[in-house]
Amino acid sequence: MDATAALTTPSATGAASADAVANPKIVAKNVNVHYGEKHALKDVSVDIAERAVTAFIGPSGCGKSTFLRCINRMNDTISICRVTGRITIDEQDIYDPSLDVVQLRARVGMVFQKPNPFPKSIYENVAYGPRIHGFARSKAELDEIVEDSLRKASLWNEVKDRLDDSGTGLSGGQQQRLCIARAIAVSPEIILMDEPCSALDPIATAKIEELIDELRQNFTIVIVTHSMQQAARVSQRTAFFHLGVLVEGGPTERIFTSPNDRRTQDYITGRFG
Ligand SMILES: Nc1ncnc2c1ncn2[C@@H]1O[C@H](COP(=O)(O)OP(=O)(O)OP(=O)(O)O)[C@@H](O)[C@H]1O
Repeated sequence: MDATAALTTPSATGAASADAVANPKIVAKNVNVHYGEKHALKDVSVDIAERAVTAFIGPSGCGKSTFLRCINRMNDTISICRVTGRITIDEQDIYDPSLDVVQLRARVGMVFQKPNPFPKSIYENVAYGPRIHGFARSKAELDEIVEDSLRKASLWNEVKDRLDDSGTGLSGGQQQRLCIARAIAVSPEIILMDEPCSALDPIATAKIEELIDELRQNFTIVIVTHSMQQAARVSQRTAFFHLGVLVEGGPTERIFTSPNDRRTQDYITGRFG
């Protein structure tokens, strides 16, 4: 798959319409989200490429996190939230009433702004998901999943001698990598990251960015970020949101060097946001 293929093109209405992407992992069509009376996301259509990093950027309150949460149905947990439209993963409608949401959330992992390890040991943080999903038939298999997940999250070498220590005793950056290991442990296909570095210092941020770059070999990653520099560093594709509308999306390099829409231009040049 060409990870830099165009994501969206602007239409006459000012909202964007999705360009087809060869073998997209996620396809959203005319997604609208209301929180009570508030129309937070307006007719968002987009294809998200497999095994690439897609960044969602835009000013505060434009709907980036709302759209991210649509992809694993986290918005279901907000009683006043209503989602319409269609989102498919591998052509399967994830809002189909027969779909098992627990299974969906195993396929679509999530990493949040603030590292949120369980108040349990490092080992247990990673072992919990595979255990409840019945992924391991023995302690040895579970040990293997834990080690493999910690290695993929670039944390193994730092914690292998203290797996029984509490996860909450790690540094912020290590905690965030532990949360990434926890997400990886249930073999997701997609990892959603909602501003995963906003609570971290520049060194811990650089480590997570490096990790994201490695993870894209095996996972489809969608990241919400306030940092345009971060979007430029880690993503192959970028989507720009403004006032609930997906204004424009495409290869990251093009979005940052020659955006099609004036609003994108104004945002990336710092005129608002
Ligand atoms: N649980 C909620 N209840 C009511 N309104 C909400 C809720 N979550 C988000 N909103 C509203 O929906 C709109 C989009 O919010 P969202 O958090 O998706 O934006 P965002 O682009 O991720 O913002 P930020 O960059 O500040 O995190 C905002 O107007 C926000 O106030």
